[in-house]
Amino acid sequence: MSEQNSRGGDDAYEHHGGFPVYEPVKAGPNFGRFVDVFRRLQDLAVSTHAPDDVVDQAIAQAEALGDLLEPYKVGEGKSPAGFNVDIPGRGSLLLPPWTIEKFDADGVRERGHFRRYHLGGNGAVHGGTIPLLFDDLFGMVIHASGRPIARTGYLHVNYRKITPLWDELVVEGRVDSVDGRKAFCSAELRDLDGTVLADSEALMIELLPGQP
Ligand SMILES: CCCCCCCCCCCCCCCC(=O)SCCNC(=O)CCNC(=O)[C@H](O)C(C)(C)COP(=O)(O)OP(=O)(O)OC[C@H]1O[C@@H](n2cnc3c(N)ncnc32)[C@H](O)[C@@H]1OP(=O)(O)O
Repeated sequence: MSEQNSRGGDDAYEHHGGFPVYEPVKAGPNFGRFVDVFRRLQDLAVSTHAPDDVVDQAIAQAEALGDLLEPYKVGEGKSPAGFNVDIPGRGSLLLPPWTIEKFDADGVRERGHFRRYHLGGNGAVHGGTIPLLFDDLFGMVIHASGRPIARTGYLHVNYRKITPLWDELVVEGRVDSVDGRKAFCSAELRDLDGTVLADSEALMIELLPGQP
């Protein structure tokens, strides 16, 4: 099917700027557990104070695990990490473990929580993690709106309240207006009482053919 872009082109290459056309990478049945166990290790790596001999054993076991996985390294777009919408955080350890609830032209909503790995100071989520959540959401908002691939021009975040670890939260965003290549987007992060913890505005700029 041809894809119409905002410049009136219907060329699938233009729709993707300078990006290759990625295909979904199907994960095996164990991949969700694989991601979960690494999330647990991320939490433990930043929340333990083990005796040095235990640290030494952990290093040996982690190196053995690295040796097991190393032969299976693949290039960008070839791993199921980041491409599986059924797995929290799309199966990417970079992303917080949030699940997509709504994905359509009106916007995208995700639900999830932050973990110990995402700790900033005094029990609150790290202030750098929240723009990550919004930035990824805006990428999905563009995808869901059917617009050509875009990169973030700017991302503004207002931190309204302390964002807690572990509590279930909801983030929702949408395209508010479009001006040529520019899509102006907004989103809010809320707790389950509806209190806004942070909100964000971003400019997502459609890539020209060949732009990386
Ligand atoms: C298969 C299953 C999939 C599942 C579903 C997956 C969905 C998939 C999710 C992906 C989720 C990841 C999403 C991450 C998204 C990033 O985080 S991208 C990484 C961060 N962003 C970047 O690295 C961008 C770096 N910047 C650039 O590359 C270039 O600046 C850009 C964006 C290509 C634009 O450059 P350019 O083409 O030269 O454009 P330029 O003429 O400068 O600007 C165009 C217009 O925008 C305006 N503009 C540009 N910058 C700004 C600014 N900062 N402020 C205001 N106006 C600006 C200009 O004034 C101009 O306006 P007009 O004159 O047209 O009115």
